Amino acid sequence: MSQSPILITGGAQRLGRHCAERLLDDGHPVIVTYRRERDTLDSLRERGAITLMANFSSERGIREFIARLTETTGSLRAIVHNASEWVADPDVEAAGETFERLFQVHMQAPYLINLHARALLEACQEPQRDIIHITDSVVQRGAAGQAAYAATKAGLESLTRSFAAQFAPQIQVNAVAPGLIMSAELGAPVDARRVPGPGVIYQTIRYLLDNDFVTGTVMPVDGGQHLT
Ligand SMILES: NC(=O)C1=CN([C@@H]2O[C@H](COP(=O)(O)OP(=O)(O)OC[C@H]3O[C@@H](n4cnc5c(N)ncnc54)[C@H](OP(=O)(O)O)[C@@H]3O)[C@@H](O)[C@H]2O)C=CC1
Ligand SMILES: Nc1nc2c(c(=O)[nH]1)N=C([C@H](O)[C@@H](O)CO)CN2
Repeated sequence: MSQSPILITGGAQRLGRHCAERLLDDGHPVIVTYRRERDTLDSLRERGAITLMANFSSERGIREFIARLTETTGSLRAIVHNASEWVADPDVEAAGETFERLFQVHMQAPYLINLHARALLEACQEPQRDIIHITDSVVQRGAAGQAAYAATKAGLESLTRSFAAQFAPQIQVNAVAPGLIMSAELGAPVDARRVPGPGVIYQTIRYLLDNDFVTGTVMPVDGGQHLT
């Protein structure tokens, strides 16, 4: 039986790229989305990954991606909603536009893609189908100065529970809530002992993809940071 692909949004760099590479290592067909062309995409393509351009900053962009996706595949094994923008709250004049942009990528895109791609997941002939939302452990405590980011990630966490109830039993829907995993590319150096790297996120995604009795959960992968 041929395998259905796993879609990872924002898969051209960092956590998304790492997970795409590991899924390819594990023999899964992979589709990744990107906004701008770069060399890392060529290496994924050389391994057989399908790359689809997608800009989730507007509903039109999300719908254009959904059209490209449905032209590309007739089924999906899983969707990993990884695409995200991490930005501090700007000055009050720019706050509305920032909130809207983060709402689009963290909530509107997963919402519309899940609704439209439900049929692709249900067309998968494999025994299990999954949606995985990548949220953030900061949702539990809020984030001074990053209220728009934390709030829209909280919305994604809520969508996890709603879609888990709505799509059961054919499709499992779970969230992974990372703590500090990789420092921002231009960020200050951090203590390497407390920044584990993307492997811990792939381990969690692997667990969810391999377990047919887990849905509606939010799994913190943060070394206990959510307890502080
Ligand atoms: N890094 C960390 O320590 C932590 C990460 N997380 C979460 O884990 C996930 C991966 O993190 P990380 O790898 O650092 O993420 P990045 O900041 O590297 O962003 C991932 C991708 O999201 C894509 N993206 C951003 N905005 C849009 C948009 N409007 N439309 C389409 N694509 C978009 C980008 O695509 P492109 O580059 O092609 O423009 C980018 O490659 C994210 O959801 C993040 O919030 C949570 C906590 C900690
Ligand atoms: N889309 C992103 N989200 C997040 C990032 C990132 O780099 N991109 N990074 C974090 C870290 O925890 C941050 O606090 C230090 O890099 C959170 N979310």
